[in-house]
Amino acid sequence: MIEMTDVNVRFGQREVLRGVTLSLPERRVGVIGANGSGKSTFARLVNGLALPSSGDVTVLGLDTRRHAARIRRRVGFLFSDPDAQIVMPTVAEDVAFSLRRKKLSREEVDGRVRGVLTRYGLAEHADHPAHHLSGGQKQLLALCSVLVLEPDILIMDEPTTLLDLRHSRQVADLLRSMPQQVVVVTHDLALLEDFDRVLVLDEGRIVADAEPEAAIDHYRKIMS
Ligand SMILES: Nc1ncnc2c1ncn2[C@@H]1O[C@H](COP(=O)(O)OP(=O)(O)OP(=O)(O)O)[C@@H](O)[C@H]1O
Repeated sequence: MIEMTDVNVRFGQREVLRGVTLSLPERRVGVIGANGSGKSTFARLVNGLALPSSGDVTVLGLDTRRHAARIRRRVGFLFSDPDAQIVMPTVAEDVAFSLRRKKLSREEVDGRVRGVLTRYGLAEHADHPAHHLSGGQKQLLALCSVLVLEPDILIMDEPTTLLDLRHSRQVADLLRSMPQQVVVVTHDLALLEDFDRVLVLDEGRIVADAEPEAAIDHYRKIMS
């Protein structure tokens, strides 16, 4: 469960989020809005990467101001720029790096890494340099590195921007089948069509909060 109470976020003089109050118990939540409307900031609030200037954010019963480290262990975050997430030379090493704090044997780490790379079609690249992957493959690698940790909540910031149709569908299928709660920031409106709830941000305010069709209609109106 994600809860925000009267949340404002300011960067200097600029109010980036204003008066956000909501509870998000739904499993699949989409966040849409114009460029600069505050979507990424909203996503970053959920795992304590951004903190409210005023108001409170509670995730899994923990206040993000006081428990950011505990929350980050349970809330996976997929950044929009996969290069920002690649830290090790090879694909397999990069995924294994995510597991460094788990007390797992070498065999367990190898098994988990192999499993997730196979599931997302990267097994044949396991020993290749991560920076040689295509943009879309890097996005899948970043996803593998987050999912291998089996987070309770997954936050994704524009997860399909670099993906071709087949891989976009693969991500959509994953979001449908995974048991965890997911919050997805996206401009890919098709991805959200069977989501449980969609929030529309406009200049830092939530201006629509509804099922996908109604929320997307509202978004189209404010963008026209
Ligand atoms: N750390 C920061 N310092 C200063 N300003 C920031 C910071 N992070 C975000 N902003 C500003 O806050 C506003 C909202 O940014 P945010 O990235 O949340 O928007 P967004 O809706 O995700 O945009 P996009 O669709 O373009 O990715 C932007 O004007 C941005 O410049």
